[in-house]
Amino acid sequence: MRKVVLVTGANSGVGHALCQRLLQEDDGLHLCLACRNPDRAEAARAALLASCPSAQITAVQVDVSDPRSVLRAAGELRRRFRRLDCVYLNAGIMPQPQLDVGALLSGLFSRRVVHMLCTAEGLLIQHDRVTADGLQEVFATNVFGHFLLVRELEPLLCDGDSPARLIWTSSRSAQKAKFSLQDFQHRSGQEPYSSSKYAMDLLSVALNRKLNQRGLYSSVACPGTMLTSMTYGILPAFVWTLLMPIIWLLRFLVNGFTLTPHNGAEVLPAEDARGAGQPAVRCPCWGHRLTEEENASRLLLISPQCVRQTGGSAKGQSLGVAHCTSTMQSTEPGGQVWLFRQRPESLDPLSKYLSTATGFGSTYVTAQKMDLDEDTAERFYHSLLELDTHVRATLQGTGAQS
Ligand SMILES: NC(=O)C1=CN([C@@H]2O[C@H](COP(=O)(O)OP(=O)(O)OC[C@H]3O[C@@H](n4cnc5c(N)ncnc54)[C@H](OP(=O)(O)O)[C@@H]3O)[C@@H](O)[C@H]2O)C=CC1
Ligand SMILES: CC(C)CCC[C@@H](C)[C@H]1CC[C@H]2C3=C(CC[C@]12C)[C@@]1(C)CCC(=O)C[C@@H]1CC3
Repeated sequence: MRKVVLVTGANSGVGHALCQRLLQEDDGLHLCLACRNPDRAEAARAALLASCPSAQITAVQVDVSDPRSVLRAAGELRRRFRRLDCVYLNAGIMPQPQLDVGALLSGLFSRRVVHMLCTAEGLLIQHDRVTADGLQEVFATNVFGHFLLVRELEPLLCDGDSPARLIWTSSRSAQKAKFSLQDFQHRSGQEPYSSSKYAMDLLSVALNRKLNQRGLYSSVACPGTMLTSMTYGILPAFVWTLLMPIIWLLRFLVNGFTLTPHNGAEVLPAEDARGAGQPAVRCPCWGHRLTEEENASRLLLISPQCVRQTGGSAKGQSLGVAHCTSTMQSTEPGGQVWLFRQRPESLDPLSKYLSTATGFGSTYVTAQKMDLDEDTAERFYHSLLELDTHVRATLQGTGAQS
């Protein structure tokens, strides 16, 4: 039987690149594109079919910011499919981003430059709005709509013969300090995007605790900074073009500039008959394969070449190697696809997996422990359940639930 993979936000950016890569890997998949705009979904379907005519590609209309639409789409999916093998929770927004140029310029000459350019910490605010259902739009789109979708699709995902997967497109911007359990929709702050991505990380951890025993596994992927309509909302395309030579140089310091959706999707595609195996460990700076000896000292995941580059300060503290953290683990670049290939049981539910670019632009995957605790994840999950009950009751009251 064909495997069925559902991707939200599949019509553009990293979602679309992911679909292309999945079909290159396995044209026997049934790919279902979950998009809010039917015309864009059809255009994406046509483009994917043009490059892979034998593929089976369908579309379902869903606006993940609108609970009614999510419930309707889930109902349609339950009628169409008996099982889903993998769901990519990828659709996302960053509305009206505003770049703090002053903070960028001063940050460029500070010790936190690498961290700043990887995470955008202190650089961006957004202007969120309230949806017709009284939800904060960023939270409703990036988190809650996907939470509802997963709950509605549980019968197709759990208790099958083989494990099913959820893969969240999170971000290096996910920030604990921007998230509050008391204000998980981020009504009062100006960084709803970072808050929503942190909420996503918490949710993935909680879902693993709840659903692993029923054969559903959740993982968090970070594609890195890519040029998509989201980043063109921060700076116009021509400015990105002008900045490109600087970014190419910066890539020797900052491993998060994956730049293209194709590179960003490195981490996303999942599972492989070949199984997980032991990943080859690569140097985070240069991407070269570490020797057995270097690999053996995992705690100091940095090669002598990098130690030389940074004058011997190999602990990842100095400017040049702040991206070489001890938690990093990597695999074959050009191994095409990663998360989808791993046996879900072999992944660490408390780590996120990052598409990472070397100074020379090749991509590979690294793992990073998430900055969270399971108790907070559990409490957040319960808050979401309460909101779920409230939203469904409201919809029933208005006669809108299907
Ligand atoms: N670009 C980057 O540097 C990074 C992006 N990400 C994440 O990657 C994901 C994809 O973003 P990216 O590819 O960059 O940007 P795009 O804007 O190209 O893609 C976003 C996708 O989400 C869809 N979408 C937005 N809102 C909704 C909604 N309410 N209902 C259904 N679909 C919706 C869009 O559909 P439509 O075409 O109809 O608008 C589009 O298909 C996001 O979750 C983003 O946070 C993470 C790290 C870095
Ligand atoms: C390269 C520099 C001289 C100029 C670029 C400055 C900023 C526009 C970028 C620096 C860090 C980037 C970043 C993102 C967007 C663009 C930057 C702010 C993201 C917020 C994009 C979406 C994400 O999910 C995370 C990214 C973190 C880094």
